[in-house]
Amino acid sequence: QTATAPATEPLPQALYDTMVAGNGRVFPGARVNHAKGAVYEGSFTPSADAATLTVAPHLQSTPSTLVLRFSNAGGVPDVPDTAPSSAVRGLAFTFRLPDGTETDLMMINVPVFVTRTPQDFLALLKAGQATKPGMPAPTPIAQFLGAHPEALRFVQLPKPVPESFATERFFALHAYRLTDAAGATRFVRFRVVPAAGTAYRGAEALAGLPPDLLFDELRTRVAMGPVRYRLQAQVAAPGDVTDDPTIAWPEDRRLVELGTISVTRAVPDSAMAERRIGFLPNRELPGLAVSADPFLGTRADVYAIAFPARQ
Ligand code: HEM
Repeated sequence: QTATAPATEPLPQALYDTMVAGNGRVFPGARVNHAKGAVYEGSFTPSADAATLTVAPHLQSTPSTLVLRFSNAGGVPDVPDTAPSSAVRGLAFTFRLPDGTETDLMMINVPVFVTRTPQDFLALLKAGQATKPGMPAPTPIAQFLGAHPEALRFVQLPKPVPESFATERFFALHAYRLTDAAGATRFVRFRVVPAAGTAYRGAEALAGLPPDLLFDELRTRVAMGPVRYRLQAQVAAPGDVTDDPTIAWPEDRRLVELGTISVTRAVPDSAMAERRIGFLPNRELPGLAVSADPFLGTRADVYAIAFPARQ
């Protein structure tokens, strides 16, 4: 690097700035991604099997309270729930034990991520922004997807609109390392499956549906009774990759039931509440550690930039 070359922006700042630029406009107070959301309260009751995998305190016998935020992808806070740009939906939640111990899980409704590394994700964002209508082929985005088959696979995965947030599954994608009482460690990937079963809407059934369909439906459903999900750990077999969220582990891997999530109450002033809360993918506890997946640290650094920027 010569003395006249511009200083390289650190990766987390570059990711945040590029996401802001991609939105085209700023919505004060809103998240730059997953901007449309709603906050709920609930509880988590661990299963007896959870403690066989880890000494992590929220996975022993004591129930935790949960603060959960359901969200749509994208930087537009009023994006219609049926818009393709909102299709990657999020579920993030904080476990809080009676003694104040906390950890978070952040999940999306797709079992893999779009790029292998945060650097590739930045390149994808930039390629998307550099692609303008009417450009001659191959466009920057087509070039990126041509060179990154894992990203093309993600783009082509069906992402149907669910019947309800209560009929959608969510995946934390990255591997975490659990340690049990004997000191043995295992890599797992966390997922949430709906007690009601999964159910989706056909593309032909979306026309004319109201823009807040899924958020309105969830509020009504929770008012009638708790919405439940099962939290599961998919346990890695020897040799499974633990640092690349574009590679799903085979579906025949052991799934351990960790317990039941009950979503019990919509937070009355969700807009105020969601501004004050934020989640992190790397909040370790005894018995719960991050893997070498490079996204975990980089994402935490991006969220540490994003949170104060929207206060
Ligand atoms: C380098 C890759 C990524 C970047 C740069 C990124 C960036 C962001 C940013 C800036 C926000 C808004 C945060 C805030 O204002 O509090 C956000 C929200 C979110 N992200 Fe990511 N993200 C990345 C990868 C992922 C992955 C892999 C997942 C899923 C495992 C994920 C799940 C979420 C969820 C669920 C939210 C909404 C959280 C909430 O409801 O408060 N992100 N992301």
